[in-house]
Amino acid sequence: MADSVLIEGLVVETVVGVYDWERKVDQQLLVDLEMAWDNRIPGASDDVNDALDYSAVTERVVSCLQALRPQLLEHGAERLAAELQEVFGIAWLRLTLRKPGAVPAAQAVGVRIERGAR
Ligand SMILES: Nc1nc2c(c(=O)[nH]1)N=C([C@H](O)[C@@H](O)CO)CN2
Repeated sequence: MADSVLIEGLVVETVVGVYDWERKVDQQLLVDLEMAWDNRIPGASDDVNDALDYSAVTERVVSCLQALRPQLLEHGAERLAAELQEVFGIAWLRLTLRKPGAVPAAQAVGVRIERGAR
């Protein structure tokens, strides 16, 4: 089953970073998510209750990262992936966290993880 639900380019404002100055300001993170889901069921029923509701997932992503205030992107990604898998019953996901502006010469830097099995 290769179906997915996607969230791309989600902007989250939170405290993130390892340096002292970074603990005192909000910065932007960009979140991309691909989440395995059997879309045949909502595809047949036309019922959002059968779907992985990307609006609900988006709210959880924002609240998780704003509560976590991670130092490392790796920590933010790991904890966010675990929370989404547990809360929404997502068997597999690929999560990319980007921090635009962290390295001025780069458009963005970031991490990507995959967790679970399809
Ligand atoms: N692999 C990582 N390297 C670095 C991170 C990170 O989260 N993961 N973070 C920083 C600083 O917070 C940096 O973004 C400040 O500009 C440095 N390296």
